[in-house]
Amino acid sequence: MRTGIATVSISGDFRSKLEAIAAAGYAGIEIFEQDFIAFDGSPQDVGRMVRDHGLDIMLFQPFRDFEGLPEPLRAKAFDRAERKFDLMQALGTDLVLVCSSCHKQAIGGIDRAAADFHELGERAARRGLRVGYEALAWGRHVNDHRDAWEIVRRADHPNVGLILDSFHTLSRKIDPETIRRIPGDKIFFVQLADAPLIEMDLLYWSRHFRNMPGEGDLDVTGFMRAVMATGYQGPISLEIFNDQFRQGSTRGVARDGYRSLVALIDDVARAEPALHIDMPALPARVETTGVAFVEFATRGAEARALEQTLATLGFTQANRHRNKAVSLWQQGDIRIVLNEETTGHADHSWNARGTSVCDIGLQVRSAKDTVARATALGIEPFSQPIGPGELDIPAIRGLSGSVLHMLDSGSGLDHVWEAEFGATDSPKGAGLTRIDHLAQTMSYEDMLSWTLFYSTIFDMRKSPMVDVTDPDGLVRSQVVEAPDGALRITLNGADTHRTLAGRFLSESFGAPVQHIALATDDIFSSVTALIAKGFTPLPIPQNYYDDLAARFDFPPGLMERMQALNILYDRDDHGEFFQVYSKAFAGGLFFEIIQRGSGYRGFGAPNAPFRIAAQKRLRQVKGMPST
Ligand SMILES: O=C(O)c1ccc(O)c(O)c1
Ligand SMILES: [Mg+2]
Repeated sequence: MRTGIATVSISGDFRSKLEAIAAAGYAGIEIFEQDFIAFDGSPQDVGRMVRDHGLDIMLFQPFRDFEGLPEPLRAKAFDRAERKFDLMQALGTDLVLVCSSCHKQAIGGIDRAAADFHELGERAARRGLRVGYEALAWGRHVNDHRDAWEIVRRADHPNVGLILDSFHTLSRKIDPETIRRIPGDKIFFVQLADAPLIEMDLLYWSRHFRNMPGEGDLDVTGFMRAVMATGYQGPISLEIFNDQFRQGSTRGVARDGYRSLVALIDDVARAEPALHIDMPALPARVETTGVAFVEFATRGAEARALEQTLATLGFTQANRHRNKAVSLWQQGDIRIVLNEETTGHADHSWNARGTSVCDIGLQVRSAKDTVARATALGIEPFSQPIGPGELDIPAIRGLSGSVLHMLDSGSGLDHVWEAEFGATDSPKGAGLTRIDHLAQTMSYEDMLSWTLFYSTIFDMRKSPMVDVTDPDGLVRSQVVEAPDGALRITLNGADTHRTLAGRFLSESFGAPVQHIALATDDIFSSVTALIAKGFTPLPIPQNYYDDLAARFDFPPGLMERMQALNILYDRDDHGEFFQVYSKAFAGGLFFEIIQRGSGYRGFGAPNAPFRIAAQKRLRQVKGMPST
């Protein structure tokens, strides 16, 4: 399948757009007229430049307000079309997108519009060009692909076809299954866009909030399945109007778009096995069963302090690594690695960020498949030289330079602890059993990229975004998780450095792990045991517990026990949730200990503002800026 992207979808000047589009792997572009007009060079120059980048001009667009006009406007519209045909020939493209008219004087009538398109088809045919008709969701008379198709059908011209755009169909809640009735060879082009479900004016929604397939809430996969079922053989192209993308990283947005298309085509191919879809095979989304380890880059006094923190959290140090300045800390199924190496990735991380999480290990069904799928999605594999007796553990680059390693049991990679550390069984410690979730902090504008990253490689879904209030701003939080909750990652997007998350981010870069949530089956006994080891929970004020008592009915004594240990509480329709926070270390990292009642699906979001306020108070006490 050939893939394309409209030049409006990404930021930058025309040349940098082309470079990014070619580097990401697309076969071609849709030239948006505005981009051409703003460019200082002849149409021949533009055509040459595009082809020099190895790209095709798949489409020129848009040609507006064409059909159904009264004379003399009608004749003028044909004159305009002839000029644009000249331009297309100079550019070297044979297809123009005509979007349904929004003209105040446009007269409705399917046959009138069909007659106009027949004549346009005649004129296009004389020059070897083709015309595609797209129903805009807000078109004056035509705003539904079924009506546009009827006009194309009646225009009855080989050079006139239909253009489908997932946004226009899905935003109006038109059933995409209706596309299956259209002959595939009369569909000349397919544009794809997703969007978050927001109630707003269609035109405004379309021009500002579209995003990449899989990033929003529309059923783009259902739409594409219907398109492919028609026998459509043409290109699929992203047409994304998005304010954030227009100011975002040109290359990053182009890469995300390509990733979204590869994942979408793969989803369609799997959902419609009877169709022959021409694409390189890639392994299915990989199942994950949890966080296998979290690795910190650290050094010297900071390393000793972190060891102290881990000891108060009930961890025990297993042996050191056979070749490296690396130690393993274990408790239950939790493994934390402290890396003090002065070369390689951990060293880079240490130099850039000081003590920080430099590597996340995921337990997956197949490590090899993970790297193969990620590579097909345009993600870089990662490797470092391996020493004697070390396992070659497959790894990928996350976004902004982070690293994720993959362990599986099928190929024995999860024996790394015995092989490289001589580690024996993990102690029970204070009863912390596993990593429940990791929280990554990032700039708000990176959230869609990270959501797409996890949800296209792994069998993980995103849940709706929630707002978390910090006394100094808003943080947006989105969860990506495996269907059974075995792996959960919360992505927290900060807009301003005044929030606690934003401050943490400003002292780092990329999407650092800010907190690690450790599960226990009995939070009261675990926290009591930890306090005996010197753990100090984040203090939670009386007002919180007064409010809790007003909101919930607790069995006698429970609230007092929570308060005594600074445990926070939440409940949903499925179960109860208890959580305790550690104090922050290393510039704002912290641990959380949780007990998740069976079925509770959340993360204690209602408690987040009180946790953040408590953390900020502690910073003030320490004489640091409160934000
Ligand atoms: O917003 C618009 O005007 C517009 C133009 C061309 C398109 O293909 C489209 O989907 C929308
Ligand atoms: Mg469109």
